[in-house]
Amino acid sequence: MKITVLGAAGGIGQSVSLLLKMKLPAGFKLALYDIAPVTPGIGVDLSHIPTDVAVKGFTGNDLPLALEGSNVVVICAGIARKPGMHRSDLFKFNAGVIRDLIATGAAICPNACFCIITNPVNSMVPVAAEVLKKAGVYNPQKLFGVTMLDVIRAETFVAKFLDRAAGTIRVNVIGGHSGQTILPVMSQVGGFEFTDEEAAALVRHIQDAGTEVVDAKAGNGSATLAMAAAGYRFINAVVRGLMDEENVIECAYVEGGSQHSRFFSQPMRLGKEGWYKVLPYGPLTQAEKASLEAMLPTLRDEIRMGEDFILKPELFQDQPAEAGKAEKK
Ligand SMILES: NC(=O)C1=CN([C@@H]2O[C@H](COP(=O)(O)OP(=O)(O)OC[C@H]3O[C@@H](n4cnc5c(N)ncnc54)[C@H](O)[C@@H]3O)[C@@H](O)[C@H]2O)C=CC1
Ligand SMILES: O=C([O-])CC(=O)C(=O)O
Repeated sequence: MKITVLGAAGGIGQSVSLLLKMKLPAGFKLALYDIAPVTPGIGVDLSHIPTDVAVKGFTGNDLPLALEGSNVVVICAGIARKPGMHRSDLFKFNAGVIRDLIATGAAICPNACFCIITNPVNSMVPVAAEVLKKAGVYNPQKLFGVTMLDVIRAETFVAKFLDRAAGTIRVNVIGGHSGQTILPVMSQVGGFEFTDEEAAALVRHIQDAGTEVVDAKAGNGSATLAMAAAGYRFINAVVRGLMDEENVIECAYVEGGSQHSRFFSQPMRLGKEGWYKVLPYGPLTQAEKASLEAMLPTLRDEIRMGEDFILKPELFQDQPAEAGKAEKK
């Protein structure tokens, strides 16, 4: 099996590539691509680690070589937030990156699973879907927005709050990956009933965690290491599904027939052909229902923006590539 990482020279790209080189099963191939000329060197560097995963770095015009025969394409190429920015401020620049990378993916490895980490995820996945559709190769079961970082944050913060061992708590996070569209389903955390105040404080921390890292990194990027850990967990789940392992379940942002919006993050079963069954996330409390209703206009707008970028490109011609609004809570 072959995994390709696009944006492999970046903060997330290098860390997730290291995890993949260390942890993928023997016999796997790992291809790294980035416009940064250092990328072939990153491949050489990783190749000195004693695992039976063959790794090679590509740059420049070699994107098709990196994608050739790929089963899973992980995209973390694009720009990241600085303090004071909203994820949607990355839209125009990153939408162009996703459009071009997915167009090449559609031509070279149309049957691959495409996992999109690049922000704003809520809009980048619809961009990718429309490009794949235009190319006549869109398979919704193989296109994922990676919202796993919200899940691992939720699991970390809740375990700490409950004084449980890290890794013993599962939390589903539904909706999308920005501000109030991130909705951890606290009422379904097994073995504990949170008060409304406790749940609200934990949810706020999870929703604001990306901004917390952006501010702490003080203008030098956003979350990379926790994202790499989350990305590895998700890619590994996709791979285990493709290898026909049973009962592989994770949350991701997909076009899965949700009653709420065209794309929606929810738990799902992964299998030989990508995800094959979205799963219920349990009954919501009144407060959770209200949060879900409140997020939907934003989520739907962000989805529409992604669709429009491909279907109505004239709408975006006069916009600057990067603006500087404050992240909405
Ligand atoms: N889904 C999520 O939960 C998260 C998403 N992100 C997003 O992931 C993205 C990457 O973040 P970082 O790795 O921190 O950024 P970074 O700036 O460290 O790395 C981005 C890499 O993309 C490369 N790149 C840019 N255009 C490219 C193209 N056309 N083809 C190939 N490579 C290209 C750059 O050369 C750079 O090496 C950002 O958009 C960020 O907002 C970050 C954290 C969490
Ligand atoms: O906040 C950001 O810009 C990066 C991100 O998506 C996260 O850390 O959740």
